[in-house]
Amino acid sequence: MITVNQLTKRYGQHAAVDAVTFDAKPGRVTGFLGPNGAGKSTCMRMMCGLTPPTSGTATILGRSYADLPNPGRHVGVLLDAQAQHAGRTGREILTLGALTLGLPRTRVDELLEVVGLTQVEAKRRLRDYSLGMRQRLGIAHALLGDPQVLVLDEPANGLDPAGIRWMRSLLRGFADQGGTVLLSSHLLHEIQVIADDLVVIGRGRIVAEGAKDDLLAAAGTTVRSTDNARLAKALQDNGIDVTQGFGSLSVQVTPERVGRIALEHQIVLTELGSTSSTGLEEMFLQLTAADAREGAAA
Ligand SMILES: Nc1ncnc2c1ncn2[C@@H]1O[C@H](COP(=O)(O)OP(=O)(O)OP(=O)(O)O)[C@@H](O)[C@H]1O
Repeated sequence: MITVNQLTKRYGQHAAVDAVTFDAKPGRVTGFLGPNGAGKSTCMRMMCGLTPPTSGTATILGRSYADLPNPGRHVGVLLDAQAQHAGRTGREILTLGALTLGLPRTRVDELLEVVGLTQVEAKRRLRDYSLGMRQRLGIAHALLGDPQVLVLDEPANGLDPAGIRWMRSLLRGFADQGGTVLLSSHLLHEIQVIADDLVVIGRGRIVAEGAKDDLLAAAGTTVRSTDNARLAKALQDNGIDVTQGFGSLSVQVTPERVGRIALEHQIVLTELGSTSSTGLEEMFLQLTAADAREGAAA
């Protein structure tokens, strides 16, 4: 269990993380989403004792990270796959980690196997690893101490499709055995497939939080047509607020209502459905529209 309570980090006047409160629960994968610079990494760094909060608390298994005895035995952390010493081999990095945690060297071979790094690859220096291999090594490092909690910042970054599928089943298995997983990702489809719960932040503040299915179900209707501008006007003329997506419109009324208005105005629809079927991306763009650098209007 991870409990984040009113967690805040200010850099001068700028609140990178602003009173963030949420739980990541055992047995569940919690997806942590937000646009670039929203505060995800800062939040995760505070949870793991790497950045001191300005105020608020983050506890893991009921204690702050610093108060956990031998924290690597309880929490597996992957915040930056590049952060290891580039001149060490993968095997050396894992062996050092195992020794630090008081684990036998045999654990290293177990983990190499789990993350699919070969013995030959384990002998290469980190500087010669591809990004995907670094991520696999980082995940192996996080799993070394057989933790109950995983905190992973962009773990799928750089993984190929087979690697992403592998990671998905690894994290699902971890959660199904009662573990707590908090992972951030820009790969929204990935989060949609794997997460049970979502925490969405924009400009340091939580904009949505809860079970993924509930959030997606509440996300309204998405529609595409051959003339979105005319459809948007027709909807607005009927008192319906319209949010622009990428080539689509989102509204908080039923698909039937949208369909009837389109029919009335003889507008051809090319797509119509509840936003849950078009997915997390639309919900994400709507929720973070005010924070996105590019603006969500397209
Ligand atoms: N050490 C620092 N000093 C000043 N500002 C910082 C520092 N670290 C982070 N920030 C700022 O805090 C905000 C949040 O950054 P953070 O890295 O947590 O975002 P993020 O959601 O992880 O972004 P991304 O998805 O791009 O990785 C940004 O505006 C960033 O510039």
